[in-house]
Amino acid sequence: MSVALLWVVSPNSQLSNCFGFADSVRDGSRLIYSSRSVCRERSSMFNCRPKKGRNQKWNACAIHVPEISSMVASTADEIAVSSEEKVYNVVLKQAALIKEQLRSSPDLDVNPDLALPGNLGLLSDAYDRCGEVCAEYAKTFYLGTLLMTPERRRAIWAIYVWCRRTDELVDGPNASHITPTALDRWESRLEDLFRGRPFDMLDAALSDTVANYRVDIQPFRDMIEGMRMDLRKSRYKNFDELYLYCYNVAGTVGLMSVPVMGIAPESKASPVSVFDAALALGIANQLTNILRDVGEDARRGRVYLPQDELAQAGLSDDDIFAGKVTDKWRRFMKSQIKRARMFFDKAEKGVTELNAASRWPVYASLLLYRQILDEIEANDYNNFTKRAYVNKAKKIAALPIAYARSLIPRSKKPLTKV
Ligand SMILES: CC(C)=CCC/C(C)=C/CC/C(C)=C/CC/C(C)=C/COP(=O)(O)OP(=O)(O)O
Repeated sequence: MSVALLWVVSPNSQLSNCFGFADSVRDGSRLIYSSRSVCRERSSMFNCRPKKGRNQKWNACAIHVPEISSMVASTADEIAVSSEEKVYNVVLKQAALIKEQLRSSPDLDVNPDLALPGNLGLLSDAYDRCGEVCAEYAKTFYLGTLLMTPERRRAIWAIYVWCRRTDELVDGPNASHITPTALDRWESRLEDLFRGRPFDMLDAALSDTVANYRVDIQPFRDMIEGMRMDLRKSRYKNFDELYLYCYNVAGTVGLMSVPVMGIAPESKASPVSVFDAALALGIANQLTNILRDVGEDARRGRVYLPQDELAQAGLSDDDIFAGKVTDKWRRFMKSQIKRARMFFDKAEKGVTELNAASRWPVYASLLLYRQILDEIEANDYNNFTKRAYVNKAKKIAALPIAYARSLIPRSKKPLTKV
């Protein structure tokens, strides 16, 4: 667990002060959300029961954290905060960088001074190579990036390639040899490239990108932390733990991408809410990935489903290894799919706040990935032996829909200001 991700707060402190949750406060071991919509949304995403306030209907609700005893930190008056809050702090930091940039140079989102003329040829080759890798592994997304400005497009490729390489460390052909030390080395390479000392040409492309855009290093570190999590654990006690994993391996991609994709100059939404939507897309994608791959993961001895929710549904790892679709399983899957869809819905609201040219690839990937959930339903929830996939015809059909939606002006009701 990276140190930077472990924050502790005094149990009675107002979270609105330390985390910027305009509408949430902590009371002892419970999170209290005082906003009606936030309360409803978060309580179902986090699968916890809202409790009515003493006097008002929805004015205050308590989110009960059953594993609170495991969250108690070293001293009696301090408790570790939930994953959602830890992640939210990264969102706040990244949003603050963007706000600062908007204040200092509202019309300029790239710093052109940093390109060194002598290195331009090499850099351009490095970016081209990133483009080739992106085209090979993420065709649809690559096509979408072609709509972006050349600077943004190549920066997105550089980020994509770094994420892919990071993922390959634990999922690629050499994964069985990977050790925590190798991940530590990968992290020090990351620190170096952020300091302008790239190790190879692909790192050089990212080094240039992070010099040009206000991309914070923390999501990159957190992604490496996600790989460490994969090395050390194969079970997730509850959604709080799973949420942190999903943030590390996928939500981080959303946070890294927004500074490059850019927020529309006419957007009225706060940068925090746009980053929050980007985070939601990463989480939604990863939850979908997990639900699609239940059987495949089980064959590798892994269960990425919250253990407490499985138990509440009367299920256990044994049922997953047995791979039988029962009514209990269907009910359980329905609730998991519902939660994933809520994250997609939240993400969708943020897409229209992005720069116009960045919307289409994001919409396309959102629609395509969300359809995997429909396919799991169409397979009668058999994600043990059937891989849910979106066929070519549906993929092609999604592209113009995504394109049309990306042209629709922002909704009159902007994302919540935080
Ligand atoms: C919504 C707003 C405001 C911005 C968008 C911000 C972005 C680009 C978010 C995207 C996040 C993202 C792409 C996360 C990766 C998630 C994921 C599970 C990828 C799966 O990758 P693979 O493992 O290669 O997938 P397959 O197994 O399906 O091939």
